[in-house]
Amino acid sequence: MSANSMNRLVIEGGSKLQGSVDISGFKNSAIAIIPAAVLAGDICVIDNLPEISDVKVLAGILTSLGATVTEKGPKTLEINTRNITECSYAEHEIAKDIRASYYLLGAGLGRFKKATGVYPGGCSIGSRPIDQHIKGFEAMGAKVSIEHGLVSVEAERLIGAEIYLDVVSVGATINIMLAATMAEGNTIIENAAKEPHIVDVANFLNCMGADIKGAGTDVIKIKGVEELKGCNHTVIPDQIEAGTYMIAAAATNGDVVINNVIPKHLEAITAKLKEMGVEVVENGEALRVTASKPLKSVSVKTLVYPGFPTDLQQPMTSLLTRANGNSIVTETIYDGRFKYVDELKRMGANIKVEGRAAVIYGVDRLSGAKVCAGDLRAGAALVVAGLIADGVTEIENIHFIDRGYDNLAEKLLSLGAKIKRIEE
Ligand SMILES: CC(=O)N[C@H]1[C@@H](OP(=O)(O)OP(=O)(O)OC[C@H]2O[C@@H](n3ccc(=O)[nH]c3=O)[C@H](O)[C@@H]2O)O[C@H](CO)[C@@H](O)[C@@H]1O
Ligand SMILES: C=C(OP(=O)(O)O)C(=O)O
Repeated sequence: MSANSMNRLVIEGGSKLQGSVDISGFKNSAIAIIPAAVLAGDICVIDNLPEISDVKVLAGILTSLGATVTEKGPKTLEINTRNITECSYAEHEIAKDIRASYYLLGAGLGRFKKATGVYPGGCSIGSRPIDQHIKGFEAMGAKVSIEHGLVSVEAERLIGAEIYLDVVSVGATINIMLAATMAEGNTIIENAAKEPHIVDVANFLNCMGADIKGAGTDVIKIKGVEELKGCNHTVIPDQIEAGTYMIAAAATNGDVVINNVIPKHLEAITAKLKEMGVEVVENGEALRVTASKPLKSVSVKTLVYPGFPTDLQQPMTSLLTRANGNSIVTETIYDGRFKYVDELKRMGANIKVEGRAAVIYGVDRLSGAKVCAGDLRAGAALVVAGLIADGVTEIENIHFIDRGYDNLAEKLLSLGAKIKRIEE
């Protein structure tokens, strides 16, 4: 996969999505589990990994640290971290392009009691401080310094602590959990994030021999252990990829069976789609999404899990351009996640952004245009808009989409979309 900003998706809108699609492994889980494998100092086999560039970047960083990363299949990696002797990835500029590189700080701190890396990047969706990660590491006795874009953490002794997070942070919860797994004594994370991937990462760590209880609730208790061992783990299905296909199905008046999902993780989006008049029927590990009636406008507020996920706010806004009447989307997690709205407006959307809220006035149609993805889910929003627009939409900067959507063009093509990927 290339980060060439000239690569683009070309979509001719107007096709109803029909058929079935298989959801891949969860990006946000996979990219925490790969760094977590450093803690094992052993062989881990991770299955159901999504084919996305974030996974490739992390596998590359682990390799350069001395791990042997072997492809055992298109979605399976065997990661041997026995030969890693230190967790320093300061020269890896590419680690700045993704968020999850910072999990190497927690994992390195746990196993080697030190780590150094570049300040994390990820989607440009507002301010994304790491003060809660630092607060957690420091409470366990680590010294943390941030200078010239490098973050260093080091502890003579890493000692379990009681940590109350000031904000519910997915990243801080996971990073503290990683470090605490091999700290002396007990750690308690209060006001912890409860997202599905927190549970997946905790299950992976427990499978390596960690002692973590309470993941998925807002109090996580970790009893430090002296060593961990390798294990096999299958990544859970991607809640956000599944939600994106649900939205795309609804937007195109489609009828799509979305396979390999955990319906419980999708309750917030299912409820919102039903409120809009979309039929969503659960059948074991599949959801059938059928839209045959005019869509009603709704209010959506992004919240921490189990609320409506911020990562679906952008594609949801594209869907709401088709609803009858005025919808309101309130973004409570990030302070800059409406930048993509200008691109939707270029396609004929009528949206007014006021601070953390956007009012979406439903329009009869969108028109295809040349647009540019500014981040991962902005890209997804433009894809949804392109699917329903009259004429041709050309989306540039699709390396952002490649960060988190496994074979998006192929999957949409198999559902009847007129989409092609152009590589230059
Ligand atoms: C790789 C990954 O898993 N990314 C996800 C993760 O991002 P990420 O882990 O970065 O998001 P957080 O849950 O940490 O951030 C939530 C909020 O807390 C704030 N905050 C966070 C940490 C901190 O130390 N201080 C602080 O103030 C952030 O600015 C943000 O406003 O969860 C987000 C919220 O579900 C998702 O949008 C991202 O897709
Ligand atoms: C914000 C996201 O990702 P990241 O935290 O990896 O930038 C996302 O997946 O929508």
